[in-house]
Amino acid sequence: MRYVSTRGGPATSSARDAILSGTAPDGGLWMPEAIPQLPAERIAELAELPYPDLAALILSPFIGDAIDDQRLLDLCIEAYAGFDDPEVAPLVPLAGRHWLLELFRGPTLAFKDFALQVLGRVLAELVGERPLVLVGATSGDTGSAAIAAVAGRPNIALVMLHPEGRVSEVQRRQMTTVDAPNIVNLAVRGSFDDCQRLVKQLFAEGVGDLRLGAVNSINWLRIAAQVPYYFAAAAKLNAIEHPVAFAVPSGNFGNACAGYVARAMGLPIERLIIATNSNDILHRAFTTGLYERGEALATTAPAMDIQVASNFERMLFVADREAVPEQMKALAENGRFHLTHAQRDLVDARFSSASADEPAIVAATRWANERAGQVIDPHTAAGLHAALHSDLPHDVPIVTLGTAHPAKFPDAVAAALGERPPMTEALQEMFARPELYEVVDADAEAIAGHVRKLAGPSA
Ligand SMILES: N[C@@H](CCOP(=O)(O)O)C(=O)O
Repeated sequence: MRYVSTRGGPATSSARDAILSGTAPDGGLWMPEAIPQLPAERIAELAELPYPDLAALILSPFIGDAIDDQRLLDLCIEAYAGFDDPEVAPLVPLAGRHWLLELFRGPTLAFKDFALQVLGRVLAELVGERPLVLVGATSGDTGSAAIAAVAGRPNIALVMLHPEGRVSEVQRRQMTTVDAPNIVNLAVRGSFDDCQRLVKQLFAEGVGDLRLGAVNSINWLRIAAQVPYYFAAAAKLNAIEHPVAFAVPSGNFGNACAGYVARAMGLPIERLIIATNSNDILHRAFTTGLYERGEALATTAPAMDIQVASNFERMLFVADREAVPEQMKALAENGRFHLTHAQRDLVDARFSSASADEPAIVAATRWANERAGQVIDPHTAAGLHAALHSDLPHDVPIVTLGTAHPAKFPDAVAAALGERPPMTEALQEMFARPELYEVVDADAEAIAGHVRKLAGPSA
């Protein structure tokens, strides 16, 4: 499997180099040259497979000969051993045609663990002698999941940027209370979009001779390792006979992109319903064809407080690759671009969208509690809002992706339900530990200084 850049540059990459690198040399994102197919009869059998086996089966063609299949299976078994449910991704009925896929059973209580627990192990496997410095941006959940995945790993270091004051207290502490010599947390005076821009700038300009790598869904393995749970849920609902839809809380569009890849691999997904919060750039783009950056608003679903959804570039590429370089240039220069006809056709064929403002998030949280006895977090509630307002025929089951545990957002849940969700034991212990982080300006040189410092005297 070779990887190509979304910006059309001539360089191609092996799976190994794509996984170990940040962006492609032309600033684009790596994409597999072709999406592998899974025949219908294999998909039907997946319902019987343990989750790690299913994950290894889906990941294998994307990883190619970088890691042999038996070793990949071992890594997946290890990666999901720490999840607190034997099913790893339990599928829970809500009411009527609505289902909840609980993707928050991993060590940091968010869906990011699915890919990052694998990515951390794969990076350790591939890194070799030359140290790798990972640089990441988080609006709340990726940060702790990446830290949990790489803390203490030899030859790998991580600098994680989060927007100061714009993640929940639990999310921040999950990052900043990890005391490991290879981890640095920086609270950036700015938004998540500033953090992500800085990360991409460092990848583009480099930091001396350092070997930089990505933990965000910029990294293709992050997308690939989120594909298996779509297969797991759809196989349980017998999607081969009755296609299902997924409602996907969306920020950086990585989760939705994984759903698209599952569909492209042959999974009968009727529709991917994209849910945004009030940061509705994707919903606007899907309904008007104009992708236009606005001001990032702070909401009760902070992980989705994103204006520039990195992985949307991958969708644009799939639909009309020639248009992408100009569109990305226009976005950088003017903050906007129009989708081409081919891109709009792809969006219309595969996706629908809805935006959940704060009252809608509260209403969906209450619906889940009153109708199904479930306590859900505000991101999941945004997804459920979109599911409940879908115009799909009534016999199409809709699976809402439960992207985070409610205990990560106790204030928002209490505001909706009048009661704080119980803290897990691990979170309680975390509150007793000191926090380690520095506050920095949204300035690439300042961040590069921290990257050099972490990398050590030879950097
Ligand atoms: N919502 C994310 C933002 C980063 O997304 P990623 O999937 O590209 O890592 C977060 O919680 O940090």
